[in-house]
Amino acid sequence: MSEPAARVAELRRLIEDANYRYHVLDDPAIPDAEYDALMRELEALEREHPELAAEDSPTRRVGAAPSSAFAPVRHEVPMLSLGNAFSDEEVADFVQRIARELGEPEPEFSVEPKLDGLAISLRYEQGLFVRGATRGDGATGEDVTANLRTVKAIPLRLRGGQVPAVLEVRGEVYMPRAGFEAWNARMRETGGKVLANPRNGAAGSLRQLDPKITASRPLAFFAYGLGVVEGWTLPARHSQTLRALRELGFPVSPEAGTARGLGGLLAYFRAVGERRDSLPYDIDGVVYKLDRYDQQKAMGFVSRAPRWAIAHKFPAQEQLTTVEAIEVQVGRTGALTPVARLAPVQVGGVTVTNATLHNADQIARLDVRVGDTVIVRRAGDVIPEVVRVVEERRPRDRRGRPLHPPYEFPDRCPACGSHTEAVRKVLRQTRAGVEYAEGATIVCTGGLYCPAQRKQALVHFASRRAMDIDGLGERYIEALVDFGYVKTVADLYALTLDDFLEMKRRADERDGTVPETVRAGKIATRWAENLVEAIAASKATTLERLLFALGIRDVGESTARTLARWFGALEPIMAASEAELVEIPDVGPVVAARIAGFFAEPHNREVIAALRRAGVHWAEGGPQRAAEGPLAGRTVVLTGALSSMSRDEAGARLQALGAKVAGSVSRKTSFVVAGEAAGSKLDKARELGIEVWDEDRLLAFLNGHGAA
Ligand SMILES: NC(=O)c1ccc[n+]([C@@H]2O[C@H](COP(=O)([O-])OP(=O)(O)OC[C@H]3O[C@@H](n4cnc5c(N)ncnc54)[C@H](O)[C@@H]3O)[C@@H](O)[C@H]2O)c1
Ligand SMILES: [Zn+2]
Repeated sequence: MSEPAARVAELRRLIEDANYRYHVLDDPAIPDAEYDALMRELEALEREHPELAAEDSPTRRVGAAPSSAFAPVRHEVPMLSLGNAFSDEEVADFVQRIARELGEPEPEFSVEPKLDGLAISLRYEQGLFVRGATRGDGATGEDVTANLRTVKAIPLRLRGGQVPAVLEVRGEVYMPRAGFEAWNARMRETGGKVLANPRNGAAGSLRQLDPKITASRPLAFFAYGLGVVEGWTLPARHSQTLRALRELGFPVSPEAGTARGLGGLLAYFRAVGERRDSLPYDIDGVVYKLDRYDQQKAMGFVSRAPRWAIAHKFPAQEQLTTVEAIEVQVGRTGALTPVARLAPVQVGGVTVTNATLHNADQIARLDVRVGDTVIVRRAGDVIPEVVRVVEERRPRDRRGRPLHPPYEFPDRCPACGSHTEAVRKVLRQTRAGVEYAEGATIVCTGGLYCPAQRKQALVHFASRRAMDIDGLGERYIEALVDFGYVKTVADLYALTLDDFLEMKRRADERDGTVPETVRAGKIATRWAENLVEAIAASKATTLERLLFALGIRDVGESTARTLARWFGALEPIMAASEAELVEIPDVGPVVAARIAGFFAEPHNREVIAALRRAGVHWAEGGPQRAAEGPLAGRTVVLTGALSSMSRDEAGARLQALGAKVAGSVSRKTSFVVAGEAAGSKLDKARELGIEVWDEDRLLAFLNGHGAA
């Protein structure tokens, strides 16, 4: 085979393969930009070597053959592809060709966004939706009627007066970006399959055998054309058709309009391009269509696309690049986020050098390794992300083994070396137990020590309900940290009046507020004196305030109070095991793990010791474990349904007032709260002569004790 012939054969094979993955599996392995480049190369070779052209070349065909999983639908009016323009010059050629052939210097075009979804044809007979099909190979598509019925934007019955005998409406099913992001966020949490991009999401959702799956996906629809039309007066222009479609009840893109001549088209291209990132859906370009149907007819078709329309493409939102390193960043709250450092690449018109890998689960799912070739995606304001690894391009040694092992998430915080722990989001909490999200966030436990969490820790420590250090606002905390005056909360107690004045001067200088402070020199001194006093005063605190101030994840004021009472002193809390902590009412397994993890970290213990050395002190005593409150010592049973709150909620409120909530009625039961349809427990209570409260009485009691 000659060299061009070999390349043509190879390109056809690569493109066929990509077509199959894209159109049939809805799971492309290469980005569109890469596919488009292959296609362009093949087109050029076929042009230069006409002897290599072939009827069945992918350059002459549309999409891919329909899947046998669906009934075939013949398109009486074929569903074609569109020619592509990647530059202004190519658009100029397109306009010139039309102008020349029609003898009209400035032809008018319908201009529309090119939605990145899936083309479908909807057939209406006597105004009713009867069948919907995918494009397939253009001549035969797949019957996805049941799935399309679940897409709310698709009318099941046409609106308006004139009911056409037959009307085929064509358009794009797509997944709005917000729906796509929300779907993926949920999948990352629950361990489900993440969608690569909204276009695959739309195609994959529509080509499902179970319409319930389609119904669960956030799909939308825009109409942009017609197929078979019978018993309906076709307007003279495409733009009029779009208006008519809107009146018949179809959503039509609000970005659609008309433009005249090359200048008009390019102005539209730029205007939509500027808004691209803020549109609620992905578009990969705009489409220009000759507006007058008689002119469309005069221009006609080539094998796979009309000659009267063209797609003008925007810079691709997905590109290939390589991973140079995988790094982990620590956020202000201690969450570890893996980031891929990438060989710089243009994505959607912007140079991208980093992309998020979201979390440890996502890295494992993608199996991203250093050296890998990956697809990065950047759309809208969303941070660029790695959507898949092109495994065939993974660097390997001579024996075919990958050069790099699977990535291992660090078990130490990269910012401070403290140990890390996996935090799972609580999805639901019921009596039966806690339901956690599948995807875990890995966090640094060294909250008191970690430089990444320093500012957050100080802000919390100084806050009114914690150590209550008045006058130390967030701005000065930033400055104290940035200029190196403090590393941990304990360092606050070593700061002098002069330190504060100097820090303030530097902060004002940095923020450009110098003149004012020079004038207000006296006031600054007073502020610093007050601050030094407030810090000194905060040394005398209580155990519960201190516990809250430490900023242990998931330990709020009320848990801090519970801990302080239960143990009476700090030492036994620091020594308590998870098992001991779970014993405490209101401390669940999650919070117990957080507390034990926090005190297990030596870095945190060091800071606590430093606080003591600095003179921070609090009263300690013995444990107070007996319940307190108006219901202390009383046992309550809840039965039946309450209308104003759930039983769990009522139970929690009664517990907060000191009651013990039990599951069954016995002689030890103090009283029973009976809601609607209370059954055997109520009977038992009556039998034993135990006091019964109805919901009104419960509410009155809770109200009376400030607990409702
Ligand atoms: N990544 C891959 O492996 C891979 C494989 C095959 C195809 N592809 C992508 O698909 C494209 C080729 O597919 P194609 O033949 O469907 O061409 P196309 O997507 O470039 O253009 C035709 C399609 O545009 C859509 N469209 C959106 N808005 C429209 C509007 N207002 N008016 C008319 N049509 C509109 C319709 O679905 C129509 O079928 C390539 O550009 C490539 O990016 C990618
Ligand atoms: Zn850390």
